[in-house]
Amino acid sequence: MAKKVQKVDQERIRNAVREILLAVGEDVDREGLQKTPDRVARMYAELLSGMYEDPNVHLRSVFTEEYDEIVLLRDIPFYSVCEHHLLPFIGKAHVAYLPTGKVLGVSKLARIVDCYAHRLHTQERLTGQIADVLMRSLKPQGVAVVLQASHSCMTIRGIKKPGSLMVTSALRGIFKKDARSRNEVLSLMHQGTA
Ligand SMILES: Nc1nc2c(ncn2[C@@H]2O[C@H](COP(=O)(O)OP(=O)(O)OP(=O)(O)O)[C@@H](O)[C@H]2O)c(=O)[nH]1
Ligand SMILES: [Zn+2]
Repeated sequence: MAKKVQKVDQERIRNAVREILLAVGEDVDREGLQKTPDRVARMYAELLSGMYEDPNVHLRSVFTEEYDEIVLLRDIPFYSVCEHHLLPFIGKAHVAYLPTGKVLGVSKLARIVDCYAHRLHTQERLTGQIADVLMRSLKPQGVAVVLQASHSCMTIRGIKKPGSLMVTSALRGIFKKDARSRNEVLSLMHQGTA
């Protein structure tokens, strides 16, 4: 059976945005706002595009490689959308694994980050999802994922703490069990960062 194609319902978002504009006392017909509901609908379709993307598509570029040391892609810029406030959290991801005879095309690590990040999220869940999909598909000796991000819901509103960074890690396999491997991967991740 063909997989049901789903996508963001832009018509619904347009209607909701019109309601928000009316609720804040705006004139929805003034020139600057006429296209705003449509812009916001397209924006959400873009920010949440990962909801309708299959991460497995990015896990097919696997090569046999007799390399059994850490592979790390560091400083991958990402944004996601906080599910509590619908505001972005923006930062960097560091993704590492210890292969067992198979390596993944390195760009795919960044594609996996984007695929999961472009959804409604908490940073903890996002971190874990990236680690788990790599463990499941590549079956490496271990995976380590660290995300550091600034949450707009904490910088421009609420507690208002610009400059604060949330740091989360997900360690799997050898990086969870073995302190030496863990220290090695974490120190590679932090090299060059302030
Ligand atoms: N753990 C975690 N918390 C998050 C994340 N994104 C946003 N939050 C927090 O979610 C919480 C929601 O708390 P609530 O008390 O329900 O909402 P609120 O009244 O808007 O809270 P304030 O942000 O403190 O004003 C806040 O503490 C946010 O900082 C995330 O990725 N992980
Ligand atoms: Zn938030």
